[in-house]
Amino acid sequence: MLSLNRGTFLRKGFSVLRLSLSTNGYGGGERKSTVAMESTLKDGAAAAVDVDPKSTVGGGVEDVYGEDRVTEDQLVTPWATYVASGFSLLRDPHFNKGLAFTEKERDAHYLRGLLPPVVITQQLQEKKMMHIIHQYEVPLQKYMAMMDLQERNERLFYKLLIDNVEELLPVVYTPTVGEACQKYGSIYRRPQGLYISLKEKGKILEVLKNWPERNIQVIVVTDGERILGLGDLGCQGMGIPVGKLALYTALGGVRPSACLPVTIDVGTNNEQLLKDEFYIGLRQRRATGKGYDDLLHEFMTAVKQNYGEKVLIQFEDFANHNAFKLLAKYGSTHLVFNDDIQGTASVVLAGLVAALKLLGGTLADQAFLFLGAGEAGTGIAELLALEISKQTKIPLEEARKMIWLVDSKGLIVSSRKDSLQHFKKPWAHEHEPIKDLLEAIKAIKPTVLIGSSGVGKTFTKAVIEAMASLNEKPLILALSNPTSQSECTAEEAYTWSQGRAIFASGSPFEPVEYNGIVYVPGQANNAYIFPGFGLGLVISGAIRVHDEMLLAASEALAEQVTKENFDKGLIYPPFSSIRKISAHIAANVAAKAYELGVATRLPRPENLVTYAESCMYTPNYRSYR
Ligand SMILES: NC(=O)C1=CN([C@@H]2O[C@H](COP(=O)(O)OP(=O)(O)OC[C@H]3O[C@@H](n4cnc5c(N)ncnc54)[C@H](OP(=O)(O)O)[C@@H]3O)[C@@H](O)[C@H]2O)C=CC1
Ligand SMILES: CC(=O)C(=O)O
Ligand SMILES: [Mg+2]
Repeated sequence: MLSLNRGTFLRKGFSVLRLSLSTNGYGGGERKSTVAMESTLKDGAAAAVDVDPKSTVGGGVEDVYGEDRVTEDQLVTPWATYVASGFSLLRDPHFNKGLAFTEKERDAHYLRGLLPPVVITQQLQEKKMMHIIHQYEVPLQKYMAMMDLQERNERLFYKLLIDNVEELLPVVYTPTVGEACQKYGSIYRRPQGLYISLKEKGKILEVLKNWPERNIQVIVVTDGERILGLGDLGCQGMGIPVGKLALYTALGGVRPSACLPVTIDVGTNNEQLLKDEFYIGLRQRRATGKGYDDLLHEFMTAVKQNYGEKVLIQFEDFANHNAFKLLAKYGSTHLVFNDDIQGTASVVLAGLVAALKLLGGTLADQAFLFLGAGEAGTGIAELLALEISKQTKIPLEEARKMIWLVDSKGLIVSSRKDSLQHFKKPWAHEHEPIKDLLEAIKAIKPTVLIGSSGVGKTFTKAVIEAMASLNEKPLILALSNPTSQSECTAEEAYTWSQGRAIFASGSPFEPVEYNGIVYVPGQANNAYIFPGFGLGLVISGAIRVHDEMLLAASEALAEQVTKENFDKGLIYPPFSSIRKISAHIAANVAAKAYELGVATRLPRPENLVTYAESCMYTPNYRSYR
């Protein structure tokens, strides 16, 4: 067994001479720590005291060098990293500072002559880069400029994103990332993330070892089958894990080197892409059944072998027939989180709880109707029912009866039960069949209407008017992404409800002026939750996700909505304070992980908010000796 730890830092900052060895294969180490984890799970926090107190956030139960013992008996890849200097330093996005290299650094690192004479600050670089971004009129050009920056100068990229989050979120995330995925092949310049295709079957562990970073804490993985509301984009879905992980760092402070974007390519059923000469993925129809399941299982096993027990695997934009299955299958063996089911549920519940300040009453006083009964719709419905059941002490089955869902075939009712997918069955209440959303609104009389259909323009004038005729303040959430798929626009929601709607959408809309009043729409997007949620798991060393942790995240987010926000009709705080919000979410999630006995980072930090903040990555340049 070779147990040289990853990264022996001889010098501070980038100037590192390190030999990092990644490991391979099962070993006694895994058995040992699994026992420790299981006892943690069974016996709660008290048993967790047995876990190595030196355990840190890096993954698994660690030795003094920070190596995860789960991986210690594996074969290793002799990754060697040398001190970067001169031209190679300028080409290394992790350490490049461009014109901000100081005179001393230019001397020490063989940069003389490779840069023009001027030395500028990171602030000036930021100003210049924003100026460049502003010159592009086409969002996709802005996206490409940001991606280029990420690959040229990582710290400047994150500085820009953090300092200008409200302006740049729609560029690196929804809606622009949707268009980027659609055109990913044509705009492709350099690879981002890790591609695991059917060609790598039997070799996934080796593929993981080709990734140069060893201390991975968060993986976002997609198979590209349901990219936002744009359908099957196959391998080109890579834009989503890349974008989500950029948010993990910018919004949640998880360091970039700890983030791994993965796309699993099992083919695509998108005929247009199959015919596209620039398509970057396997040119075949999607593998299903055993072929699909085996590849996913190999991936899940290899991730645990390579990175240990505590790496978070976030499933993103899988089609619902796989998403629910994967979450159920790996929920008890891995640290997994489905952003579309669980993250969305947590963010929407937070918005609903916050909205009660504007609507009055309790959650149980509301009637909820969803358009769309897939991952997002049923995920939200389930967490909402759980919260109502907790608040009112009524059984979960009773709480579910306050929630109604419409799918592509109409209202979900008991007479349809036999033909429904399993995740819809709990919502099949007694009612006569109704085909149409408008008719369903008239019958159910909802106070809250939630769009999670992935189909744009489905909240028509008649739908919004019906909601406005039933409610003084209709609460309308158009969650579908990107903007083209939004169930309605902010302008439509405000205009058709005569300015009475409380509105939020998955993708952002500009403020709307109606009858001389400016209405500011909120953004109901899981981006509020997953970065802080993931940070909470990382800082507590959590090994499993529980629904209680989703409720904890939701509660923390709802608490961050201020009177000033409510006065503007907002049910979410602005993204400009997202890092503070993420620290609170992380702290609440971590606290719940300790309470449930699934946290392994011991002892528990006393002040979890302060601790979360102290763990967050900051993008300011480091000084090099
Ligand atoms: N704002 C946010 O944070 C998030 C937004 N989303 C967005 O939500 C949308 C849906 O995602 P997801 O739930 O994962 O997708 P799914 O495919 O799992 O679910 C879509 C649901 O919408 C139903 N549907 C489709 N067309 C219609 C229609 N014309 N009328 C009524 N119902 C319809 C489908 O019905 P059937 O089952 O009969 O096919 C299905 O129940 C996407 O656009 C996604 O971008 C998702 C996650 C987070
Ligand atoms: C936001 C998100 O996760 C989605 O639209 O799929
Ligand atoms: Mg998603």
